Amino acid sequence: MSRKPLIAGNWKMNLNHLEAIAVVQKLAFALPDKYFAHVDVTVIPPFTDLRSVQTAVDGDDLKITYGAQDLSPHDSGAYTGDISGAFLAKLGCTYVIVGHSERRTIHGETNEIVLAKTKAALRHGLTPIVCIGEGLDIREQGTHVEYNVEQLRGSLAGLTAEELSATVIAYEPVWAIGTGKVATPQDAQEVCAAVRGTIAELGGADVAAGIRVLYGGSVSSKNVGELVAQPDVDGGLVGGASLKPDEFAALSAIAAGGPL
Ligand SMILES: O=C[C@H](O)COP(=O)(O)O
Repeated sequence: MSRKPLIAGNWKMNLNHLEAIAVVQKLAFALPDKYFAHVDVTVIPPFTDLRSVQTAVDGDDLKITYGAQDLSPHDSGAYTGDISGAFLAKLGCTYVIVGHSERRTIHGETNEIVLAKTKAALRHGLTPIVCIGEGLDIREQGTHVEYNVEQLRGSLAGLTAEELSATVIAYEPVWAIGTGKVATPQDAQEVCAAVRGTIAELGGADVAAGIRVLYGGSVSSKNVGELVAQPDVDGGLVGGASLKPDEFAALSAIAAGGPL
């Protein structure tokens, strides 16, 4: 089965809503519509930008989609500061990131919380981008494959085959995030293949063949070509490079297969 690559730009806590509009417009200008037959491109801004991004995308009928960086495991109620998946769906979000290593580390999110958020996303028709990844200590011990498989199993426990097929998985080695130290294509392939193998065990061969597995960690226009050329790497979760529209457009075009 051929899987269309997905390039997701996680802006993290960068760009206010006015800057967001400018970045989306520049990105759309730099990445003509014809590329979207070959790659899905999404931006994942802070919550406060989403309404402005929606207006920019709808107003100009852009092919870029957008999503959020987190959501509540609950649908509504007394959860001060949290954002419901229902609100994100109403704003036209396609994706929501769950379990990013910055949330697992800084906010203490466990696999159980990540699973609850994944279920919340699915309840509201959002595509969860479920993140896993090992720290440098695990990589140096050489137990990174087992570590990632366990994190994946914990983050997806009990999901049906149908639910699994509606998710995206992102492998992001923590030591490669924001450091400029990109994993080698072989490193990325090793874990992404193990992810697909685990999905096959959880949901069957067809689900595994269709699910998109992304690599994240210092992805740029210089390395994305080699990464997406790996058989089990279906795109990138991009941080820093997604803040520069020309660079993000260039790497998305490479993921689409090159200049059209
Ligand atoms: O979600 C994105 C990642 O954490 C990667 O960030 P980076 O591309 O700045 O290394």
